[in-house]
Amino acid sequence: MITFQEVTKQFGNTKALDQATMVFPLGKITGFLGPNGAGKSTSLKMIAGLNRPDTGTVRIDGKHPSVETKKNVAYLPEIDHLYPWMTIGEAADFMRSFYGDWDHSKYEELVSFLQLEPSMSIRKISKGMRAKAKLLLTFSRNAKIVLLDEPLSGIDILTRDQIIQTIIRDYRAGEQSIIISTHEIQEIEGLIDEVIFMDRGKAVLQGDAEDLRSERNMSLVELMKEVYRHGNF
Ligand SMILES: Nc1ncnc2c1ncn2[C@@H]1O[C@H](COP(=O)(O)OP(=O)(O)OP(=O)(O)O)[C@@H](O)[C@H]1O
Repeated sequence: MITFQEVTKQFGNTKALDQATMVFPLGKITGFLGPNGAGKSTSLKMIAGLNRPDTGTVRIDGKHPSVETKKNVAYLPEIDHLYPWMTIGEAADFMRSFYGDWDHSKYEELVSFLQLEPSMSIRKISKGMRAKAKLLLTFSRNAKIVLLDEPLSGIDILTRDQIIQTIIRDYRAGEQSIIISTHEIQEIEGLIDEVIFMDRGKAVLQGDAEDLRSERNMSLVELMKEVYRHGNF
């Protein structure tokens, strides 16, 4: 599992994480929810080994995030990180040279599933296609931990559906962990096993999605509205 124990991270006067304590179980799909600025991206970057806590600890299967743990983590950032001068095929070759878990046959299957072409220039494709290209490069690795930061943000409904199908297509429950950060839960409610609600740098509610639904007798969408409307849980 991935654990955050009283993790604080400050940027200037802003506490992006404020004594955050939470557990992401391994082998499950976790919905990582919260409004803008709640600290979701900062947390995912920590798991990916791209930033460090000021205080507190993050552990991945008991280990500090490091070059070693990075090998098992595929991270899809919220920002557009693809090099615009490359084609999709060139970006894939670039990734392939970096990651030992690159699965080229999976890449070829996903290119066609997502209706992309390796010859497409990243500069020229639409925002939705770029979102799909990011997903393609993330899921062409056989990584044990997959971090998806706002994979559906600003994407039209048909493309959202393709993205969701891609997420679940090759998911290996029990072996692979997927963490999906989002402001909205509606589209992913059906996928997620576990949920963590973030607010102002803290995990304010977490648990098994099914247990939370039955305990509170409401959908996660309704629960999310309650959490952020009243600030009580
Ligand atoms: N590198 C940085 N420099 C300065 N402030 C930062 C930096 N990274 C994050 N922050 C601030 O920390 C807070 C938490 O940001 P973070 O991106 O983790 O939130 P988030 O939940 O992912 O929000 P969003 O849904 O808008 O992406 C925000 O107030 C943000 O402005």
